[in-house]
Amino acid sequence: MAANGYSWTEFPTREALAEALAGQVADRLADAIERRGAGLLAVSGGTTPGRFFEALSSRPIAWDKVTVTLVDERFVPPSSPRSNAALVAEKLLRDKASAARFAPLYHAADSAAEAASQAEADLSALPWPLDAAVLGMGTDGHTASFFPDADTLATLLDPAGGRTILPVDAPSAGEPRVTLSMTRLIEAGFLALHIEGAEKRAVFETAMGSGDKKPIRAVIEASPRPVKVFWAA
Ligand SMILES: O=C1O[C@H](COP(=O)(O)O)[C@@H](O)[C@H](O)[C@H]1O
Repeated sequence: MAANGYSWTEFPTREALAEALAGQVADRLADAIERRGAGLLAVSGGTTPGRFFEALSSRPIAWDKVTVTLVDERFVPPSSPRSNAALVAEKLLRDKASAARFAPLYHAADSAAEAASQAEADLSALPWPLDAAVLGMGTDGHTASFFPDADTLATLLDPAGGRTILPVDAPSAGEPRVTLSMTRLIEAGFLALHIEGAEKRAVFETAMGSGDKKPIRAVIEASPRPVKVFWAA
C-alpha cells in the first residue's frame, strides 16, 4: 500500500519483519560501501528494534567500513538500562557487525545541550548523508526525540535547520534527550519506520489523519522520498 509520502508493508510475524528490514538495510549499506567506500546507518532505541538488530548483526557485509549512530539518545550513561547505546552494543554490535564503528550521541556533560554540542562536533566528520535510518515511534506519535510537548518542537521539526544534533527537553520524555535533526533524517537514502502491534498501528493511522499534526506525520510529510513503514502484529 502506498499513500501520502509513505509505503506500508505488513508482515506475518515480527521475526519476518526483522529479517526483511535487516535485508533491506544491509543492501543499502553494501551499495554505499561499493559506491563510496563507507556506509552510515542511524538506528532507534527503545523496546522495538532488538530482533531487527540481531538479524542485521549477522548480515555478511564489510562492517569494518560502516559507522552506526543513533537516531536519538536519552541523556543517560551507557550503564543505564534506559541507554539506547547500550541496546545497540548488546544486540547490534556483535557477530559480523562487531567490526562496525559506533558514534555515540551521549557524552558525559553537565547538560543534554552540552552533550549535543559535543556530538555535533564529533559527528561532523562522518560521511553524511545517512545511507539508511530506521525510525521508531512512541504511542504519543513521537519519533526520534521529537516529542509533541518538547519546548523546541518547531525547531526540531524544521527540515531546513542547520544542525545535525539537537538537545530536547520534554516533560513526557522521562529525561532530557539528544536527537538527530529532521534535516539529517530526511536526507537519508533509505528512511524506514519500524512499528509493531495493534496500538501503534492505530496511533500511526490516526496521526496520518486530519487531526493534530504529530511529529511522525511531520517527518513523513517533510521526507522527499516515501518513508517505508514496516509493521507486524
Ligand atoms: O524513547 C524512545 O522511544 C521510541 C519508541 O520506543 P519503543 O520502546 O516504543 O519502541 C524510540 O523510537 C526512540 O529511539 C527512543 O529513544
